[in-house]
Amino acid sequence: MNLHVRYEGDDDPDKCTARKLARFDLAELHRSDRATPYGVVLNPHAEQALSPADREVSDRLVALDCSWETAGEAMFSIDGEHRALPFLVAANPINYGKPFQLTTVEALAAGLTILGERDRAEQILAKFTWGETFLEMNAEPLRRYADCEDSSEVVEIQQEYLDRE
Ligand SMILES: C[S@@+](CC[C@H](N)C(=O)[O-])C[C@H]1O[C@@H](n2cnc3c(N)ncnc32)[C@H](O)[C@@H]1O
Repeated sequence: MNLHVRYEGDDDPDKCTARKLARFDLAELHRSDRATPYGVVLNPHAEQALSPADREVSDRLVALDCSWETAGEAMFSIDGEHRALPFLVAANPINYGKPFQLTTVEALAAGLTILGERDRAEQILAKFTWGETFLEMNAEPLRRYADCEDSSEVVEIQQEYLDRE
């Protein structure tokens, strides 16, 4: 999967995980919706959950890097096939332990893992001190989601984790 980020630039640039990925040529940043290529868009408001079946949809994985304060539904106006990530917890220091609220690099790494590209997920997370912790904390759900056929199976497994919360 090619990694793309619609970069809004309204968050602290020093802590921005997308900017760091771009510095290492691990993702491409785009400064407008029009400039952002069509692909599978990681959108926490999307109705459909990401699943391994999305490998057939596009070879581009797109995230929107903006502040969580501005990340309302209307902000996700990028053209593409929008998908939500299933239950996973953040390992970054700002939202540590919180479900669903992932940084851009965590979201892209989760997407890559679910889509069968675990090595690439490890490669992008390796740039962050807490990167490996994300994979450790979510090892079981990520493995199970990556084994699913489609989005309805992913949602079924996610429910088990939500019931435990
Ligand atoms: C709101 S931005 C915050 C980025 C933060 N400033 C950083 O430096 O990483 C995180 C992005 O990751 C993706 N993302 C995070 N959690 C997600 C989820 N539960 N489902 C789908 N996408 C998610 C979305 O594209 C979202 O806009």
